[in-house]
Amino acid sequence: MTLIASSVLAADFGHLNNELEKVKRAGADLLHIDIMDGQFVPNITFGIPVMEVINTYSDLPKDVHLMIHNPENFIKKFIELGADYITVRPESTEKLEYCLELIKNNGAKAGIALNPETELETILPYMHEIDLLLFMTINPGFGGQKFIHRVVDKMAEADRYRRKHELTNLLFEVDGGINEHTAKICVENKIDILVSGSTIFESDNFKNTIQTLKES
Ligand SMILES: O=C(CO)[C@H](O)[C@H](O)COP(=O)(O)O
Repeated sequence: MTLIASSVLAADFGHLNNELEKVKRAGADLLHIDIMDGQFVPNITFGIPVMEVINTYSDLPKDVHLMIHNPENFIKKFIELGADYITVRPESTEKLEYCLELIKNNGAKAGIALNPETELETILPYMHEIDLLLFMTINPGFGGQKFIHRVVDKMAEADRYRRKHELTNLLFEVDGGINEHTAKICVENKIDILVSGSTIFESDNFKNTIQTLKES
């Protein structure tokens, strides 16, 4: 079954605890939490104090994408604050291997994110070490952008690799421009987790929207 990760970035921050409660009741499986530093990506989102609030108000599994330079400096802190998954970008650190070990040794699941332009080849040496591969289908920074279709070929290529090497526990996740049409394309290409921000949080009925995405 496809899992849905609600992207907190699209929530109404004036009523964050209420929004977190609503997505949980509506059937979201995880919270997707984007930490951006304004350097590594052209936006600043939020950091430790907001992560504390999210951890206080929601017991949904937390899937944290660190879009910051040198994520190794903050991995332990985000795990202490409830992160179940931590995803890092190969371009953000010279210590990728160390980051993955740090995540796993501190009890979380380790992910790598691929920008739309980043080739799968670049991370193949790590495929056996990770729990999650995140395909960005937008240029990261902002919600509400259009799904970049050419990433679909990369999903198919990664799925061939996953099957060939019997990486049965490795999950594939997609983030950016997910709606009922693009969700279907991703699920056909063996994506396990769909991240959705604006489609859920801008809808009138979170439950119906999440259900529709799950049934894609
Ligand atoms: O990583 C992200 C932005 O960089 C977000 O997770 C993305 O905003 C999801 O939002 P939407 O579903 O509106 O595209």
